[in-house]
Amino acid sequence: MTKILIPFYSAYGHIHTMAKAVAEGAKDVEGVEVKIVRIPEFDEVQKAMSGQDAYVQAQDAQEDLPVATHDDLKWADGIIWGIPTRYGSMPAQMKQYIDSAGGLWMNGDLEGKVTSTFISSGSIHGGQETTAITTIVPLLHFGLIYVGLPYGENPEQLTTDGIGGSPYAASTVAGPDGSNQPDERDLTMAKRLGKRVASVSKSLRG
Ligand SMILES: Cc1cc2nc3c(=O)[nH]c(=O)nc-3n(C[C@H](O)[C@H](O)[C@H](O)COP(=O)(O)O)c2cc1C
Repeated sequence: MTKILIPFYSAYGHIHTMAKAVAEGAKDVEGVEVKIVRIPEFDEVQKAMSGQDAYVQAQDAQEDLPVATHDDLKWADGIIWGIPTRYGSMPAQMKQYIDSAGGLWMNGDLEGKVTSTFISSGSIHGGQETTAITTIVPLLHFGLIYVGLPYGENPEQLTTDGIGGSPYAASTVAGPDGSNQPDERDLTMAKRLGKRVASVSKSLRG
């Protein structure tokens, strides 16, 4: 079996929804096993947000998912990271997980595995692309092989509509107040990303 891991952090659920679409696409490839894992919330953020219904509902919806471990990263042949934008780059919750995996970096445990990202931001120009691009930097330090989202397979990107999708990552626009849900086109591109990473992982695994 080719093993695909989807570690995600999601405060309000948009990235969680995208994670399910990515998983669906990966499962379209024969002989692929998919595991979705969540990056845990910081206690202080949980406390600060506990009065927000949208946040509480989104957290409740993911509480049964397993928490991401370092063994999950070792287990996977392909890793697709789900990341909501924070000030144009990844959230500290995700960075903490990545930083805490320094032992895997030292051992070269992730070298040669396949990787990609899917992103969410509040606004169209709020940093979707910078979040994907800046995340590529630590992923390359691990020796991961980054797979993008090419125009040829994703013509939906060629639009002036306020949706996600770029050559760097699948993505979605949550809206300034978080009230948008991922557009059908965002979910379609997320599925294709999952399928692409799974196919490349399977080929490289041999
Ligand atoms: C502290 C903080 C910083 C944020 N920074 C940005 C930003 O730089 N650009 C942007 O477009 N959205 C920003 N947002 C909005 C989030 O990206 C948005 O809530 C998220 O993509 C929704 O995904 P989720 O529902 O999976 O959490 C920020 C939100 C928070 C809480």
